[in-house]
Amino acid sequence: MAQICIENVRKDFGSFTAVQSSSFTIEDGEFFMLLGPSGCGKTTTLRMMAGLELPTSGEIFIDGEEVGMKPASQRDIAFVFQMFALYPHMNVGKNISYPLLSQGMPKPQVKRKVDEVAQILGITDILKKPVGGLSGGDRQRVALGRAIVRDPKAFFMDEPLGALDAEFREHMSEELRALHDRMGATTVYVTHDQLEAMQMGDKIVVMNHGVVEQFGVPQDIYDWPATMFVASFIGSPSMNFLNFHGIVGSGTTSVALGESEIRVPEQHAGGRGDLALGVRPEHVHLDDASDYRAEVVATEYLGTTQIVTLNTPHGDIKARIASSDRAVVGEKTGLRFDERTITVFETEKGRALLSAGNEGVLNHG
Ligand SMILES: Nc1ncnc2c1ncn2[C@@H]1O[C@H](COP(=O)(O)OP(=O)(O)OP(=O)(O)O)[C@@H](O)[C@H]1O
Repeated sequence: MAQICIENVRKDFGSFTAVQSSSFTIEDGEFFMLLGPSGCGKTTTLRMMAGLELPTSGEIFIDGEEVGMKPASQRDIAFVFQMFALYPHMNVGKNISYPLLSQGMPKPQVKRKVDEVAQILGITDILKKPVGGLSGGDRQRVALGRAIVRDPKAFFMDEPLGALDAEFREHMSEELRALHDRMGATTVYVTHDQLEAMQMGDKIVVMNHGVVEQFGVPQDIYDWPATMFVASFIGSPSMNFLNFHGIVGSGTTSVALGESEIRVPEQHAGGRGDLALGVRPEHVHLDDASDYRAEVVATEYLGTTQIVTLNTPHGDIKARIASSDRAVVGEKTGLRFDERTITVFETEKGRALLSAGNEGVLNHG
């Protein structure tokens, strides 16, 4: 088990900066997600933690020891790659035992370890099988077995489920999470899939263009995004932005959108210029008592809920409402927003203004 601490870590490839001054801490035993779009620097960050890439500057601590310049072999971690590379000429048991045998562990001890790991993963009955004919899930289990068998301090996984189809992916992600909960080993997991990150992670780091945009527990990130990028990247449909030009004073509890006053959490930092009210689709309600008017332009039936696209004077937004609620394309309606859940953003910087709602979350890091 291990605590991993990243301090001001940067990685340049020639003149290109892949990771800029990243800082965050992964606590002992956490399932930690590195999340972001393709090319944002998450794999590079993971590879630096693992010792497969040296940071250009900054420090990496594993259990308090600075390891930034140490090679992977001296960091006591296990890396599970995207396309689980197994030794094709060895059977399942040999694939799992290989790391121990190559360390010189005596054979009876190796057998005990392999049996134990096979039992944890539910693959005892395939230990003698060649890896060639295995299903994707079993290959994944064997790859995990090979990582687990060494009892490393931490597991690093780079999109381990990326090659699996959607249904199977969900099954494996549940299995991985359950395995983590049984073993309690620190796990760092790279994904571009926000849903996967929200479902599996104890904590998430959201990266974009080599920059850590936010890190924290999934619900804090979902409810109180630090930036418009995070607000858009997390959640489906993503957070709505009602764009307006104006002034938001410190201490204010409402914002003028045209003729309407929209209540917001008490603002603790003023802002002016191009601003946006960020509101999640499930916090938008069709309510004729409201004087903030919109037109229904589309509805999408999703079973218990429906997604309603609304044209407002401040841009198109989406509401998630019950399927049984009335929404008719072409009709006008009033809109009400859950005031306690709104974030005001400065559009140019793309950053959230501090408020009574988000201050606790955004001030911690
Ligand atoms: N060895 C390298 N030399 C030059 N550029 C690199 C190298 N490795 C990564 N990069 C660049 O650094 C940026 C970040 O890459 P990285 O693989 O960390 O992104 P990522 O977020 O993991 O994306 P993906 O999911 O597509 O792998 C990319 O623009 C990539 O092209």
